[in-house]
Amino acid sequence: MLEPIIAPSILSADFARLGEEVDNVLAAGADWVHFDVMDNHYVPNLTIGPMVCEALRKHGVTAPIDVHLMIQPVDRIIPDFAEAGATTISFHPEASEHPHRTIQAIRAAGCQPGLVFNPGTSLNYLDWLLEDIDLVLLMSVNPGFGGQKFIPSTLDKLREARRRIDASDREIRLEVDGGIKADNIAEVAAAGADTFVAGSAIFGADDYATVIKRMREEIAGAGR
Ligand SMILES: O=C(CO)[C@H](O)[C@H](O)COP(=O)(O)O
Ligand SMILES: [Fe+2]
Repeated sequence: MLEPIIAPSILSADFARLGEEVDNVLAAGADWVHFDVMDNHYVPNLTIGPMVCEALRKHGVTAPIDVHLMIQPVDRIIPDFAEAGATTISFHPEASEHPHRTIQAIRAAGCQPGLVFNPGTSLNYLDWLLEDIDLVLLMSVNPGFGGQKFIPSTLDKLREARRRIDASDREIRLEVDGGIKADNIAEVAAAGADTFVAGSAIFGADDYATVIKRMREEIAGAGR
């Protein structure tokens, strides 16, 4: 099992103070910055694009930026995110006409490709794509908004994704996104996740370091 990664979703940060918020959450012990891109087309919300990613890099952020694309079409924005400093770029396979081509485009741009699965999307896309990606991201809420409740069927899906990843000899992260809190992160870790996105649970807290520390303790105690 890979070392756990905590990736706060900046969707719940104070956008008016974004650079400072990202600095604070990284100083509080976060590993990655989870960057939610929404287009008011694939999902019913509109957020941020490559210019904001570039602004964070210019501000001095050196931590990995984990770009979660909730957009359709996918391909034409990939070079822009790569140039803006994205580290991983994950997309929803049903939003792409040719998921294999999209994965190749992400890799060619110098980023690590990931596939994202909505609660209602089958893992069958992994049948022929797992060996080409670095990240499997399971949504534990329907995409579009922060602050939603964790959908419990994700636990079985995580176990299935873990089984598939373990059958591969490549290093592939298993990330979970949506409704993750200190109170449920242990069962999510026990089901096989190694990378944990949390937005409202971290940015909604008074003290980011205390929540992140508690999350790490819960993961460590989960008997992974
Ligand atoms: O992709 C997302 C929503 O589509 C966000 O990453 C996710 O919702 C995180 O927020 P929270 O932890 O508050 O659920
Ligand atoms: Fe996300």
